[in-house]
Amino acid sequence: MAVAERSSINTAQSNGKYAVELHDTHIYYGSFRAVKNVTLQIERQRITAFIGPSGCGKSTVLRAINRMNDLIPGSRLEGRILFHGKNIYDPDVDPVEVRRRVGMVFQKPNPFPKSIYDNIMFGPRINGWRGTKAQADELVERALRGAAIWDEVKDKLQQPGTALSGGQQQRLCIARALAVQPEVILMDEPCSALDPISTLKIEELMLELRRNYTIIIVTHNMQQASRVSDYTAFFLMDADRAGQLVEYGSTEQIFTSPNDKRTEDYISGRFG
Ligand SMILES: Nc1ncnc2c1ncn2[C@@H]1O[C@H](COP(=O)(O)OP(=O)(O)OP(=O)(O)O)[C@@H](O)[C@H]1O
Repeated sequence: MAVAERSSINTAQSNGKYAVELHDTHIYYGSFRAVKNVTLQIERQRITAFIGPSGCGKSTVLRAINRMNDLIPGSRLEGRILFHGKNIYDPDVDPVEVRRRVGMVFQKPNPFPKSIYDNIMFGPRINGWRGTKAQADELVERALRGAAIWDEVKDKLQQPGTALSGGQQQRLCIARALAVQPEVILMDEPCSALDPISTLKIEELMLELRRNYTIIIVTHNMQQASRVSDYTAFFLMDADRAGQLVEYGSTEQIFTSPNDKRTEDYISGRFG
């Protein structure tokens, strides 16, 4: 993207192995502590799944990683979330830049009421993109190819994104996220509104995207977590209703030999 960015996040300072690190993170909505004491290192170019019963804070933690919680009045974070070694909650960090570099895909596909083409160009344009029509065409094609939807839409780029099927809309939203060249993609239950075939397509796409991006996915679907993720973080609500991280490890270890009895009970469907 032809945008010169003055950034307080110095890419040169990255800790090679990890894309994002949470340290002693507590997240509040007003006086309610929704998440407590989360320390977690997310490996680069891997898929990490957040699992756990409803209300245990998975989405809250996910949204904290690109400062989306800032948009919720009364929300507040203690602790540090490092991206390239920089705490993204430091006062000199621009949350808009964080959200560009750490993109997000939501539960319900939410294309803008615009053409497919303009859905893709929306992010680059608000980030100050300047280029020729040919360069824009190229950017749109690259993003749509990256989200494995180019062949299905290449002849109808001027049609509304909302006219696509649910699964196609979700891939369009992934393409829209890719258009601003993020490093990390957060996915909050991206398949929960989709049929099994569309779900499989998104899962295949995630495995493709892993080559170039770090993906963090919240999912209620245990099979999905075990199919696509490299690492799994299991969250659970404590007696004070704050969500906490119970166990984190390779997906294989979490699913076959969890260290904590509560993880085992959840994985085997004994609660939640
Ligand atoms: N905008 C908000 N304002 C106030 N409280 C909130 C808000 N969003 C979430 N919470 C509360 O924070 C806690 C964690 O919610 P969160 O949505 O992060 O959990 P979750 O594990 O993602 O749940 P689910 O699996 O049902 O989506 C819950 O008690 C919830 O009620």
